[in-house]
Formats: sequence, C-alpha cells, structure tokens
Amino acid sequence: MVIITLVLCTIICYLCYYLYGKLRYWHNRDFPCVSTKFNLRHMKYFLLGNKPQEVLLKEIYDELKGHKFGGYISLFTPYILLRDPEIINNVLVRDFAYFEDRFNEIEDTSDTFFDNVFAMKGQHWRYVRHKLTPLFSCNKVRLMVDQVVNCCNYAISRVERDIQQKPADVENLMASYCFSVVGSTVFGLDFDSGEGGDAKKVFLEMIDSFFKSKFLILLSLSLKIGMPKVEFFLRKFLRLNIGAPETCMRILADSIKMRERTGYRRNDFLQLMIDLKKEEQTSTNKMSHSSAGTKRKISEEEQDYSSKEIFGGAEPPADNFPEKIFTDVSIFANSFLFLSIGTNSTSCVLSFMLYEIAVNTDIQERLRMEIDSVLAGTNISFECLKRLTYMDKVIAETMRLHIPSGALMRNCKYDYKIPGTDKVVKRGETVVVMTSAMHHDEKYFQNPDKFDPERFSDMRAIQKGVYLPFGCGPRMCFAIPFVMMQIKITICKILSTYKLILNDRTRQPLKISTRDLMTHSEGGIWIDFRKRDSE
Ligand code: HEM
Repeated sequence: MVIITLVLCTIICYLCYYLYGKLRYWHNRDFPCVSTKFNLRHMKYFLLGNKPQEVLLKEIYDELKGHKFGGYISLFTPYILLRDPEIINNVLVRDFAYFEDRFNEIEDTSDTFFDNVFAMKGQHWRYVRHKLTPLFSCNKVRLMVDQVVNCCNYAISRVERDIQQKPADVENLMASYCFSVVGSTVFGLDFDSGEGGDAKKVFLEMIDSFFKSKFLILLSLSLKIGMPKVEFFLRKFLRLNIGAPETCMRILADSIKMRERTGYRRNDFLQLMIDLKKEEQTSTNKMSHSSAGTKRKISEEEQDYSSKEIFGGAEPPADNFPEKIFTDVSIFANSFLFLSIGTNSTSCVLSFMLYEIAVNTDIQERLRMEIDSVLAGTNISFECLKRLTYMDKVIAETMRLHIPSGALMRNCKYDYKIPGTDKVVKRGETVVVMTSAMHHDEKYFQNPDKFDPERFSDMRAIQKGVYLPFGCGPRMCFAIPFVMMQIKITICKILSTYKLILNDRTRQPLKISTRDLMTHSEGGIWIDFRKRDSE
C-alpha cells in the first residue's frame, strides 16, 4: 500500500512538474509573455467554454499591450502572439518561406478533415493551391452569377412567404441561403428545389455536428500542435474523431461517379475538381520524381498564381506532382471545406452587414441609391457589381467590426530571428495574429466601435498588416471574388425590395461579433423587412 501511494505521489509530482514547465515555457525562453496566473485563468475559461473564443483572444492581446510580440500558453501549447504590423507583414508575406504551413504535427491526412488546402503543408499545399486558385478567379466566378441570383430569389421568396411584416431571424435566413449557394456552386445541387434528395439534410447535420463539436476541434488542434502523442492517444482510445461521416462521403462519391460515367457536366467547383482529377490521370508526363521539376507553359489565368514571388521565395510547384492528389477523398475534403467555410463565414458577414445597415439608416439609404443608379432596372451582372464602390466600403467596414475568423496561424518551418530583436522563433513553434483584436485597436482605427465605411475611402491610409479580414500573403483566402460577388448580389436584391428596420428582439450592442459571439449573445439578429413599394 505504502509503495503504491509512493508511486502515485511520484507520478503526480512528476506530472505537476512537467505541466508547470509547460506553463513556464516562455519565461524559460526569456520571451516577453503573459503571467503564469493569466495562462491558468485562460485555460480555465477555455475548458469551461463559457467565454467566446474572440473574447479570450482579445484578453491575451490586451495583456501583451506595449510589446511587439509575446508568448502565451493555451492548453499547455505555446503560442507567440504578433502585435506589430511590420512583423506581421514580414511573417505573412516577406518571410513566408519560414511560415508556409498553418499546422505542424498534422501528419495524418487520412483524416478527411485535414486532407484539404486549408490544412495541407509544404509541397502538397503549394501544388493544390496552385491548381485550385484559378477556380475562384473572376472569369470562373462570373459564370456563377446566375446560380447565386437564383438562390437569392428563393431566399427572398421565403421572406415574402414566411416572415412578411414579422421580424426575420437573419442569422438563420442567411445560413440557409449561403448553404444553398455553396450547394449549388460547389456540388451543383439545387437544394431549394429538393434536388439531391436528402443531401441537404445530411450535409446540414454534418456541418451542424462539426460546429457543435467546435470545442473538440479546438482541443484536438491544440493537442495536435502541443502534445501530439496525447492527441493520438485520445483519438485512438476515446474516439475523438473530427473526420467526416460516411453518408456524406457516399453522396459525393456517387455524384462524382455519375458525372464520370455519363459525361454530365455542371458549372460548379465539383466539376472543376473532377477535371483536375482527370487531368492528373491522363497526364502524359507520368508522375515520376524525375519529371517533378519540369515546367510547362502556363495559361494566362494561372500566371498570377505561379510566380516564385507568390510562394514567398520558395520554388513554385511543379506541374506534375509525384503522387495523385485529386482523389475522391481529397475532392470530398476540399468540397466539405468550401461548404463549411463558405456557409459560415459568408453568412456571418451578411448577417452583420444587414444588422449594421438596419441600425445605420443613412448608410442604408445611400447604399440603396447606389444600387438603384447602377442597376437602373437591368439584370444583375458581374460588371455592374464592380461599379458598386460605396458598397465595397460598407462590406470592408462590416468585416473590420465583425470578422468571422478572429485569428491567423502560422507554424515556423526553420528557426527565425525576429528582425531588429535577438529573439528567435524556433522551428515548430506557432505564431498567431489576432485580427479581430487588431481591427478593434484604437491605435489603428480611431473610435473603433463606430461603424464608419468612410474609413475605407482611401485604402492606402490603412497601415499594412492591421486590416486582414481575408488574411494576407500566399496563404490568404482565395475565394475573395466569389465572396464579394455573393455579398453584393444579396444586398442588391434585398435593398431593392425591402427597407430594413432593426427589431427590438435583437440584443444590443453587438460589439466584437463573430459567430461565436452570436451564439453567446442569446437572441441573434432580428430585422423587420418592410416592402419598399408599401411606403
Ligand atoms: C466572408 C467570407 C470569408 C472570409 C472572411 C474568409 C476569410 C479567410 C481567412 C481569414 C483565411 C485565412 C487566411 C490566412 O491564413 O492568411 C481564409 C482561408 C481560406 N478560405 Fe476563406 N473566407 C471567406 C470565405 C471563403 C469561401 C466562400 C471559401 C470557399 C468556398 C473560402 C476558402 C478558403 C480556403 C480554401 C482557405 C485556405 C487557403 C490556403 O490555406 O491556401 N473562404 N479565409
């Protein structure tokens, strides 16, 4: 008995010593950092999940005020927060070759969650990014305008049918609408007409459970980065699995097979990825290591994305990769990524944009005047969307105040001395940029809580490295033309038909607001849609 107690005490003491060492990581490295007490408090909130992620990030950002960068610990994993715009710009753009990847220890790409362009690393990522970026070019996006207009018409008919004269729960309305847009443009399924059978239900359930298990995802990611062996143990023995359910895989695999068998084509991202898969299969240069370095003549559209510069000084990807990348699994993983990111980020921005223009009626009126004058009774086209310059400013300001993802992450590939200091970010360490906190920092944006689109009248006046709604550098979001097209079409359609008035059910004020905070704000955004011609 005495021996067992002694062994147990020794194990507990060793564990405490080990974990305390983890918490003191930055002190031991002589880095500017938050206190151990702060780290412990942060961990408590993280585990209890009763503070939005955004608020936790902002607290760390504030705690490190006065420093250009500093260390903190989240769930025993060390991170370096970057606060200085110049250092941020160096990491994301100039010295990108050191910070190419988001994650470190994610080797297990058999997990469908990680076999996508967001999580991929190194050569794999460069190859896939190089192939996928043109899918979101203006030329490809232009062909999708009608699909988005159709989905928008359906959403408006829902407003007509269900919620006329009643307040609408904008968050739900936009989530369902954005899901239909991505369903149509990614999978070619018209979810609104019931096409695709129960696909919408299955995919919605999957996304729902994916976001409900957000805590598990964060936990799993933190462990993957900080304590990969513990994560492996949990995943194997506690079945902590964030991979995709089989039903969704099957629906997509059936759709790919049907298209391959019948030659049926649609103007959607799935088709573009199927074409990439075929291109890989029929490539005359059979995937050999010796041919991996050969360059081919690239199309004009791809040229922008393949220069050495865009890959941060690293070699641009070879045309032929030694392995087959566009398998059904990776097509699924990327489609699911587009579906989840596309639905959530865009619906979040749209919901808050509707909120802001319902609150700021003068801005709403100015937007409506611009829409009336640009559209002037014509059908919406890609060209006329580009002329909505005031709307550009309103979108930019919405994304300053209400950014869907509050932080950017990069993993350090080679030891990196932070210029102008004697501190080194070591290989394998993760740096973080807290975009939402920077967007609310009065050092960079005067009167930061005020919704003021005029801040974006001159983009050159905004310091590099402080406004990053889509990230920055070679790993920034590549769907910007698609996102802008969808947001503009939606606002045009809604404001040409309705006048928006904020309903009292909305809990104000919605300040640092992401989907996270919406969940915590209990009540969402409620808006009265009043018909314009009834005025
Ligand atoms: C309002 C809407 C959106 C916002 C604000 C947004 C924002 C972002 C941000 C902040 C990143 C990380 C950038 C970085 O680390 O530097 C990102 C990456 C990414 N986004 Fe978006 N996004 C939006 C919509 C979309 C949509 C609709 C899609 C696809 C259908 C998409 C696909 C991606 C992909 C694939 C990446 C990873 C790129 C890479 O690692 O190479 N995003 N996005």
